[in-house]
Amino acid sequence: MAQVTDLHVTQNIPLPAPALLLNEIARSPEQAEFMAQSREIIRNILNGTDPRFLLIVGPCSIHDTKAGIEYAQKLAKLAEEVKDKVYIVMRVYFEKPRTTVGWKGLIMDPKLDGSDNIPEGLRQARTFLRQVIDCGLPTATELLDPITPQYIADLISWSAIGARTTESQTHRQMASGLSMPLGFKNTTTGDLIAAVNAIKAAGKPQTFLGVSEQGVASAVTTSGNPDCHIILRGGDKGPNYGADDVATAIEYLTGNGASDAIMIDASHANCSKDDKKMPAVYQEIVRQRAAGNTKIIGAMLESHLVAGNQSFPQPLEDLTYGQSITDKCIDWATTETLVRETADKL
Ligand SMILES: O=C[C@H](O)[C@H](O)COP(=O)(O)O
Ligand SMILES: C=C(OP(=O)(O)O)C(=O)O
Repeated sequence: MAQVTDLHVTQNIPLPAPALLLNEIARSPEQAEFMAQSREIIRNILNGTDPRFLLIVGPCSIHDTKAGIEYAQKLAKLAEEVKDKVYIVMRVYFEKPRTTVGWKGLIMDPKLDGSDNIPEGLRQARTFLRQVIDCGLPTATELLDPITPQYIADLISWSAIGARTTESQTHRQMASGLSMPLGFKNTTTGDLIAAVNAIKAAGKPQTFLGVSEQGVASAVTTSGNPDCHIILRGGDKGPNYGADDVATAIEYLTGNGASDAIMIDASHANCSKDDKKMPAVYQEIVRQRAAGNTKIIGAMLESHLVAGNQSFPQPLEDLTYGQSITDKCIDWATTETLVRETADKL
């Protein structure tokens, strides 16, 4: 008989059922309470009842959990300092969408050597999230693989659907069932329409193919996620953080019946992926908000201990500690200055 299956599959390793991992690396009642509270605060910021500025800040990706925790400890202190004006949520990004190919994040390849030990990656991700929460910080991540949320979503305060997947029905369906507030990026071309359609689709009930906590393939039905908003991240045609772009976005969102709460990413195409340009972009976002545009509910910054990024792959022993192996980040000193400035201005 002709071979008609697995022509291109070279390996298929069963994963532990989500319930097993949730039991092995369990959330404590205190952690569950913290997650519920942090999500409620973010919902209130989105609907305008909490006047604080929501700042999603942290490394482009977590590749070294030791440096990640050092970062979290510093950020927790800063968050405490500005908590009356700015609600800080740490970027804890474990899944990287690639334009073509590249390292796909700690969950996919936790050993950074191409061995793609996903069960180990899921364990490290849960363990790390719990450590960040225990520092007193809410958590933010991009959810990319539709099975991943079953393993980590209970420890996530806010999540993003990235520019490359906002148009994907699979991701909109997944978002409709997620328990946390969530932002959809505009597409890499800069179009807002896909994000607006995504907010509408994710807000509706959906039925789709998923995996249960027991690891069983399932037909999942959701009630819709009402806490979705847009993230302006610039695109191929240029940045979209300026006052005119924001006004256009508000008009477009309201005209199309989507939430007009806007988060703006100071990284990615809004700063041409240049960490040296990121502070000025961020300061302009804060300037607009301080000038009275409360539709701008928050911003995103890619920040790490050390500025810039380093090429990867390279021998692990040659990696610079605390520096990104994906997109360029601003360094810790710049982060502190920008965050303190935000609290002063708002
Ligand atoms: O935020 C990270 C990157 O911008 C995203 O993963 C795409 O990266 P790439 O274009 O280097 O693949
Ligand atoms: C990949 C990211 O962003 P975007 O989807 O905007 O490229 C990210 O924030 O890590």
